[in-house]
Amino acid sequence: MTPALELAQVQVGRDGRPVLQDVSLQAQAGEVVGVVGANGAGKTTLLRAALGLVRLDGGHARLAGADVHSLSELQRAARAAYLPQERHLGWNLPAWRIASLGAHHRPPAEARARAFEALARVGLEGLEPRGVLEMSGGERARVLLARLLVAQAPLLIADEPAAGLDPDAQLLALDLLREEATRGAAVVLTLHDLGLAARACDRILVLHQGRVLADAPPRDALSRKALAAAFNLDGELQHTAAGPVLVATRRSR
Ligand SMILES: Nc1ncnc2c1ncn2[C@@H]1O[C@H](COP(=O)(O)OP(=O)(O)OP(=O)(O)O)[C@@H](O)[C@H]1O
Repeated sequence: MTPALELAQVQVGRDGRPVLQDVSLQAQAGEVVGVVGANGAGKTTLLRAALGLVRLDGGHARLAGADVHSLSELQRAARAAYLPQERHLGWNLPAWRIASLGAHHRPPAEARARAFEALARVGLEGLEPRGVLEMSGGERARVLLARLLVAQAPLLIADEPAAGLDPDAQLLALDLLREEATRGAAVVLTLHDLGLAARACDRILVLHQGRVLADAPPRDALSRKALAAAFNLDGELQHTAAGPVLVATRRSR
């Protein structure tokens, strides 16, 4: 089956410095793939490369088999919905209007209905008319998560979908992304919480200084060795009845 996303031997440089080197990644319909790594490892750059938002110095990025750089912005938006890391919103528009932007390609009544439905899924029922600048940071993050869901795209790319959310909402966000995978989407997300990543993902790609250190199911990808090399941590994932938990201390450098 053609993957929803395929990166093949991607190279990206910034200011003459390599930021991604020989990075390959595939995401199929139905899969949740996590991308983890230390600050500056290249996670956001990888997501942006997948969306055609950064120039590649080598390799290929394909959305549903088509080279991303051969697609118009609208064609890309039809293939992939994107939750960027920055939760910046400039205008105090009602939450439902912001969420409905995910379905900009649908008739207005449908986009509005999808927005109300998605806002209910993220726990914001009753807040649909509220201006987004009159919301808490976590509520705004939920509105943007709703905008991602509203798209009903074949590929969802979410940069830190759990950032700014309380513990219950973090688990809710990951459950919702899993529901999207179950309906047939491919989901690619970044997470700093490795316990959450192990819980939420079918496969985890560990980036270290722009290179792929591991690409495997969570238990294998987040081995003691990978935790030490990529995160400078001495520890392991422990598998509890409530899910995987990271138990680790910092290593001396
Ligand atoms: N516009 C830019 N110009 C120059 N360097 C950049 C630019 N954007 C990112 N970088 C550099 O590229 C590297 C990777 O950045 P990226 O944002 O992909 O990391 P990340 O893994 O998402 O980090 P974080 O966990 O901190 O969000 C970093 O060293 C960063 O400083």
